[in-house]
Parts: sequence; C-alpha cells; structure tokens
Amino acid sequence: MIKLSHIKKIYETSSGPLQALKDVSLTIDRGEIYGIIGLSGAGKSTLVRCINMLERPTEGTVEIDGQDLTKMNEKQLRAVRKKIGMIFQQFNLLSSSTVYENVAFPLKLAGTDKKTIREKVMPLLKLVGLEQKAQQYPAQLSGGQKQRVGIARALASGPSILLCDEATSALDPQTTQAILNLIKKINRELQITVVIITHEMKVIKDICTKVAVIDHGVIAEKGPVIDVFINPQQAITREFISVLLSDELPSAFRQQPVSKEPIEGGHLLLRLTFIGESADEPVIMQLIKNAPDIDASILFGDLDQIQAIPYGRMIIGLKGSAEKVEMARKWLEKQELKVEVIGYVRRNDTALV
Ligand SMILES: Nc1ncnc2c1ncn2[C@@H]1O[C@H](COP(=O)(O)OP(=O)(O)OP(=O)(O)O)[C@@H](O)[C@H]1O
Repeated sequence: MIKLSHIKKIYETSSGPLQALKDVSLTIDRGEIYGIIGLSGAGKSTLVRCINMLERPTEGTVEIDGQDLTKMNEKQLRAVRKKIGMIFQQFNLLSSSTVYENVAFPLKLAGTDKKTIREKVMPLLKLVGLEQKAQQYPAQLSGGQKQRVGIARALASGPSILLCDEATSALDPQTTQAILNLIKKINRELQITVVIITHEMKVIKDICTKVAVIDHGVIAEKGPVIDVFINPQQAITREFISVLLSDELPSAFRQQPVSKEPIEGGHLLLRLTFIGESADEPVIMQLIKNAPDIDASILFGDLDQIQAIPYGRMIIGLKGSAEKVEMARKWLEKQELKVEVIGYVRRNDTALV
C-alpha cells in the first residue's frame, strides 16, 4: 500500500518559492491501477516523483507497505526504489545500448551476474513482445516499441509498484491502447500496483480502477473511476469528462435561452445516465408507453464501457403540457438511471445546422 499524508512541496525558484503541492493525501491499495489526472502544471509529476522520493516532499510522509520513505537515508532509499519501477513519456532509453542492454541496465548496476541477467531479461522481452528485437538499438524502434523497452527495464528489478509518468502521451491512439493493454496485463499477471499520471481522461477510463483529480497542487476529487464519471463533483472533473463524452445539443437547441421554469412551446431537456444492466433497457420505449401524451425525442446518445461496466448517456427532449412533462420526468426518476435536468428550451428550427 502507498500512503501519502499531507504532502507539501515547495520549489525554490529565482522568482521566489513555488508551492507545487499543497497538503496532498492519497492512499493507493495494493493491486490497484490508480490514475492521477490534471492539467499541465497541476503538480502530477511532482506528486509521482514524491512516491519514489526523486523529489523529497517539503512536508508530509510517504509510506510504502508501512515504511516511511521520508525518514530514510540514500542507502535505504536505493533498496526501497528497487520495489518501484518507473516509465516516462520520452522513454529515457540509452541510445548507444541495445534493447537487451537497456533492460539489463538496472540489473548490471546492482551487480547481478550475467547468467542471472539473461534469465531475467529474456522473459521480460517476451512479456513485452520484443524478444526478436533484443539486439536492435532504440533508434531502430517505433515509439510503442521504445515504451515496451522502458516497461521491461522498469520490471527488471522485480518491483511491486510501477509508476507511469505520461507514458502514452507521445504515442498515437492505437499504440496508446496497446501499451495500456500491456500495463493492464502486467498489473493482473504480476500483481503490480500501477500509478498512472495523465492529462487524458480516456487513459483513466480505459484502465484505472480509481482516480484522483489534481488541480493547482491540491486533490480536487478522488474515488472509484465509475463514481467519478457518473457523479463528478468539481467543474474541472466535468471538463475532463466532457472531452470524452461530448453531449452537445443539436443546433436547433444551441445558444437558446435555458429556463428553469416551463416555457410555452419549450422542451424539457434531460440528461440521462445509464449504468450497468440498465444501459441495455429500453427505457425510452417504456417512457413513450407510460406517457403517451408527450412528445419525447432523443437529441444525443452514446454507449460506452468503464471497467467493463456498460455506461450510456442520452439527452432527451420532452414536450407537452407542463403537468404531463412533470409526470414523465418523475417516472424517469423512478427508473434505474440518473436524471439531470438541463432546463426548458425552445426549439429554433431556423438555426444553422
Ligand atoms: N524542479 C523544479 N523547480 C521549480 N519548479 C518546478 C520544478 N518542477 C516543477 N516545478 C513547478 O511546479 C509546478 C508543478 O509542476 P509539475 O511538473 O509537477 O506539473 P505537471 O502536472 O506534471 O505538469 P505537466 O503535465 O506539464 O508535466 C509547476 O508550476 C512547475 O513549473
């Protein structure tokens, strides 16, 4: 278990002290894939570098399996760091060494004999799918292959934690997916706890079990990924999610005044979120059956998965008498879904499409 308590980090800069982390506390359980998301400069890298003490926190404690790293000397830290592998956005490979030598590097540094190195490196190259590339140099590899070397190297000393600092940010979407799948496989098969730093909500959605949103050096929000997606509490979290789940209104409703009260000839717009089994249920069909006197139209719909749990979002417009529309809304609220009221909007069919 990783336990960060009341971490503060102040950098001394030429323009004065800069507080990069302000009282950050976070607990990451063994076996988890924990995502930390934030905008550029939010403090993500500083936070992850505090976990392996590449940055010493100005205040607070970093405990790994009950041991407080902030109280350790360099020698003790070197021993603990063997339990913590790290991969980087720019891969940080040795350009004049082969793939094999790059992976062997931490073992060589630790004084491991050649035979043991070989016995460890070859299975790792197999694990990351690079056994045919052992004698190639980094310049001969694609970005995805370079990151695979980085992963194999990070695993060489048999860590129980893998820190990933924007590990897929330099990769195209397809390669990103392949690397995320590899990280997931490593987490599952080797029971390695993974901490992922990213600015992309898609990375969080695809592989993380829990997420912390960091903003200006503080944790704005944290929790299981599915909960944070469905009930984001902070504006910054909603912003990250909206990049992924566009639910823009059709042009006829855009830039129209939204009222909290019913308006003559207006539609009540509702945002519906379906989770798990309810994502497969024909709720709109049932709504039409239960409220035949109103006009219900689907304005936006999207079905996705978070941690293999189906997750659907829809924006619907309800039109009819105020009383019937209210009844339909109440009926929806009794179903197994989340209902958010956007408001009453009048349709403008002269709007440009
Ligand atoms: N070594 C350093 N010396 C001084 N200031 C630093 C240092 N490292 C980071 N900072 C500052 O601390 C703040 C947090 O930086 P950090 O790199 O942790 O953010 P980040 O969320 O990882 O950003 P990015 O995604 O752009 O890498 C920033 O204002 C940054 O300029």
